[in-house]
Amino acid sequence: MPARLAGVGKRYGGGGPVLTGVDLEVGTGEVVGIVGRNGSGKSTLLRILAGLSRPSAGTATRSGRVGYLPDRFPGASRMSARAYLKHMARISCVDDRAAELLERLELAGGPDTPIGRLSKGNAQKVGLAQALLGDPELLVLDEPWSGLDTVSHGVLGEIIAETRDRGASVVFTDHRPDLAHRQASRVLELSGGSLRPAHGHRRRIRLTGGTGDWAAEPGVHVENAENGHVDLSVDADRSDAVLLTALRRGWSVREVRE
Ligand SMILES: Nc1ncnc2c1ncn2[C@@H]1O[C@H](COP(=O)(O)OP(=O)(O)OP(=O)(O)O)[C@@H](O)[C@H]1O
Repeated sequence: MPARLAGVGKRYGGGGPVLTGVDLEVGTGEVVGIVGRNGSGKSTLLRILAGLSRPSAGTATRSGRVGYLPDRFPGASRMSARAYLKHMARISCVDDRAAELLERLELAGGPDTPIGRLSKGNAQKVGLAQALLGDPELLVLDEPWSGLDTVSHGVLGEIIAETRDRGASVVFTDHRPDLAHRQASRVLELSGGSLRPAHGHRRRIRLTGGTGDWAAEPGVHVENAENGHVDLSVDADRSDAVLLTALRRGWSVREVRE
């Protein structure tokens, strides 16, 4: 098991708890996405998972090499991307694959530009290259898509898939559930200090004029039912089946919204 959190709690100084009793097992070859609102504790959770911060309660264990991309990659360095990655490879005793990674991520300005002069997105690419050095068994990425352009989004998706395919595990955060569901094999939501499975993409369906109870229908939540119409919130991958059932039961479809 590449990483495991058991009953993890965290508070900073005299503040209230940020995490309370978080359990998480990251299996081999798994891609876990963690979503949650600003300040919900995602970065805190990832720092504990990567071994950079100690939990106030519970245990965090991991095996093998860990690659970590922080939420704000330090961008003020006068070192060039090439020199920084060479240095990181040397102190981590791994092959220097900086040139190959930066070429793949298309670092604008080239590998000899001081990191402090790179844009946010390009500095993020240097941080990502640093996390990938040494082919880690566990890749921990804090909001890796933030600041990346659409081409780089695609490259990052490929890198995550390749990491999974070589049997390593990935845990990332993002605040967009749709993106997380596209990229991850499992998506969890951090809310109120603990993790729970996150719902997938949902559609709103408004029906009118039929009969029958929707409450027992799998993947369907009745949001509103009055004046002869019902508003359903439906798992996107169930919406065609629900529409078919509705028509068979004599309902008319008034609206389908993303
Ligand atoms: N080093 C720290 N010292 C004190 N409080 C901290 C520290 N780091 C985070 N916090 C607090 O812990 C809470 C969770 O912060 P965290 O950065 O983990 O959330 P997040 O979900 O990653 O937020 P965002 O989506 O905005 O990046 C916040 O209230 C934050 O102010």
